[in-house]
Amino acid sequence: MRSYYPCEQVRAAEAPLLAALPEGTLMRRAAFGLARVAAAELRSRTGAVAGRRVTLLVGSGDNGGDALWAGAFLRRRGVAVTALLLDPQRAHRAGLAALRAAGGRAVPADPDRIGDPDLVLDGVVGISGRGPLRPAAAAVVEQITAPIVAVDTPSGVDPDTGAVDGPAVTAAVTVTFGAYKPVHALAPTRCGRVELVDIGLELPPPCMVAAEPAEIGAIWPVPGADDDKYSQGVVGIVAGSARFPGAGVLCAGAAVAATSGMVRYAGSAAPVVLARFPEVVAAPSFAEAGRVQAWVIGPGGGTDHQAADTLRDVLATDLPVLVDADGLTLLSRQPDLVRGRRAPTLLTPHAGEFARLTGRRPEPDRVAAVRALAADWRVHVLLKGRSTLIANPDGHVFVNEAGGSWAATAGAGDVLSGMIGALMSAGMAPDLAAAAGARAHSTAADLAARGGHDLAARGGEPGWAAPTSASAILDRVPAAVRSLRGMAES
Ligand SMILES: NC(=O)C1=CN([C@@H]2O[C@H](COP(=O)(O)OP(=O)(O)OC[C@H]3O[C@@H](n4cnc5c(N)ncnc54)[C@H](O)[C@@H]3O)[C@@H](O)[C@H]2O)[C@H](O)CC1
Ligand SMILES: [K+]
Repeated sequence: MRSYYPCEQVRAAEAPLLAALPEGTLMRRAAFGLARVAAAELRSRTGAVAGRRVTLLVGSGDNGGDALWAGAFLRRRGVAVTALLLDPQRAHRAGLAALRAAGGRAVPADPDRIGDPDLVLDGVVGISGRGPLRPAAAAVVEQITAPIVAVDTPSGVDPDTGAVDGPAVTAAVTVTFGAYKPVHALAPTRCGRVELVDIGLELPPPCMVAAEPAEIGAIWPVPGADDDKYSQGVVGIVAGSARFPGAGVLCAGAAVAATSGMVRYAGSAAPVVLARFPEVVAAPSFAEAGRVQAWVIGPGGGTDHQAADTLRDVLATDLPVLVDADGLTLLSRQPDLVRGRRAPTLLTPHAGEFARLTGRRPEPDRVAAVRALAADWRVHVLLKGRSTLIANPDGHVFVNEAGGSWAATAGAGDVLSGMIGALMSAGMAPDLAAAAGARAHSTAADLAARGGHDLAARGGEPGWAAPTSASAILDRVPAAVRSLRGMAES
């Protein structure tokens, strides 16, 4: 599991070390790791380190200090280093002295003095940064064409929420120190590749965790010697209708693809679902469906009285229930249907459905927003997005950074719900099932976009991708599960 910590927890963890260690030790530890990553970037991008040019953007705090010390370490490897000081009077004194002693240059920041660097280190602000870049820093950053290595966090991006509301750095790499911060999972397009430098922090339980793909692969339910079609979990799907059968096909099909358990479908789209997936056991209504271990309700189900009555009947069971799409719209009108429900309940809203449930959109602090809904309604909540967040009623948050936006296509949510419902019926807790399903879903979307080339299997070299569809994602679910299980085995 990769753990993420809010800035104030990182600062609190730094404090005893700062007090115990000689002045500047922690910063030099961080800067040495930063210089090592920067040198590796130079080598991989330009074929050499010595003789290359690096420009430092230096703010007024310790983030700038990290950059200055890293500049001094790079100087010792023959790199030409120029520091642009955004606030010369307040630049980190010891770092500036170290850079100059190593033969580096330091000048007041000016867009005309960026030079032609091979790499830029963004040491404008780190965990004390709030809001967008200020004008002087923004004027310089917008002129930079070289790849940027962000020091700790990309400046101008909120380190705790990943929110961007003005000029901000877009980094190719972010080198963070001591602990991952939420921004590293919530703003992946701003952070680029994230590298962690250990500086010896002792940390409390994290605010958010990301399950590694191999961990998801290791817990994915597969049939054992004593299993039969019932013992692996039976999931019931209430989705789609005779008029709009598509969501029923995608949701039931995804449940079929995700595990070996049995899938029951209940609804008027039964003939169309069966035509596509004959292994589904279909009934024309919820009342006529057989026994299941978990229900999925909502995708394409409509919001009329009959749909509302079925939602009430499903939630009146003592089974785990996943409510998605139209089911969430109905729930926003009758929250009491889940409040106080004792059986596990998982809601899977996108930002708009979240606003319908709570009366406000989840931005800018999506982690706090999803945690609050889960705690207030005593449910599990999966908030969809490039970085999908999953909160349980006790405040634990999983994050799944999709690595791309290929799943942003009509019907992909129906596929996700079917996958998660199958995992819930196999006995997984709703938040773990949601985290596992979200990871497999984003893996399937990436495979579908790349025509089946598995990046992980091919060592991650870039393969070109193209827009894809929910049906194509559904078709890649088995390959995605194989990829995750393969990582667990390797
Ligand atoms: N303490 C240590 O030994 C280590 C610290 N690490 C690094 O320190 C930074 C955090 O440094 P801090 O001095 O607290 O603040 P910043 O450098 O992040 O910010 C400086 C200063 O910038 C101003 N500011 C705030 N927002 C903006 C903005 N949007 N634009 C411009 N300027 C802004 C504000 O006045 C801040 O005080 C941490 O990130 C690490 O890089 C090492 O990691 C470990 C050792
Ligand atoms: K920074």
